[in-house]
Amino acid sequence: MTAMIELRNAEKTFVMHLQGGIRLPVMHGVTFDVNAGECVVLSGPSGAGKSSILKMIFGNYRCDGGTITVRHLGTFVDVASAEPRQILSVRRDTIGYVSQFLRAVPRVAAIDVVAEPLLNAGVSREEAHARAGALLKRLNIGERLWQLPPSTFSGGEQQRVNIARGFISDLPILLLDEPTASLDAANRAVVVDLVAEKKRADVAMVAIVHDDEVRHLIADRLIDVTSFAAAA
Ligand SMILES: Nc1ncnc2c1ncn2[C@@H]1O[C@H](COP(=O)(O)OP(=O)(O)OP(=O)(O)O)[C@@H](O)[C@H]1O
Repeated sequence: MTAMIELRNAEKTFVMHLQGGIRLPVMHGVTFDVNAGECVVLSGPSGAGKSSILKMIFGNYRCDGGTITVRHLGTFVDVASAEPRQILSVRRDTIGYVSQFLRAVPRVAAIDVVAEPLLNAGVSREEAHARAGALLKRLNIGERLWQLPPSTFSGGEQQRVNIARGFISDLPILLLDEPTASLDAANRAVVVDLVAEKKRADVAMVAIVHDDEVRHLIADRLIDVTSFAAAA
């Protein structure tokens, strides 16, 4: 395997336990690769299953069939069948996930929220804070906000703190779930630059982006997920 992520016939059916066990087949035959240094963008209409595919790769949603193999610390792990302990290890050292919303812990300063992934990876406090500050500055979060908890920030400010937290780590795989959704043009351009830098650092990315212009700028390949739709 040369790819960083290899999906083979992954499938997902939701079972609605509170509705008498109704089965909702969402997709099957999900098959594609993501190589180091490329950004694959998932496309398709609302409800087609884009977010579900990201969540399957991140191990949030269990697959009902197929394999999702990721390169993890020199070995291969099938996240479709991995134990929770292994999934946590993959998240610590291999896969980062940038969602649209920040899950801010109350009373933790923005700079610490952003620096945390580096501190967890063993980077010194001084370096982690320096890198966090530099990223916040690039994303136009003024220094006066750095020591404040982001729970009181505007939606767009919170999203930028979240982006900084997601992009700060040196993980080899990054999943981006609408990272530019509520950003203005200047900050969208910063995110486009950050994605380009990750490509140069050989990071493999899978993204969902609704903005046509951003999609065009970051996508090396588009995958239309409607081809994986399961017959209802
Ligand atoms: N946890 C869940 N339980 C039940 N059904 C779910 C769950 N998550 C997703 N689905 C269903 O799976 C389908 C695909 O949803 P998904 O969020 O992956 O689509 P999407 O392409 O990302 O849509 P959007 O562009 O609107 O975000 C939808 O019909 C949705 O209702």
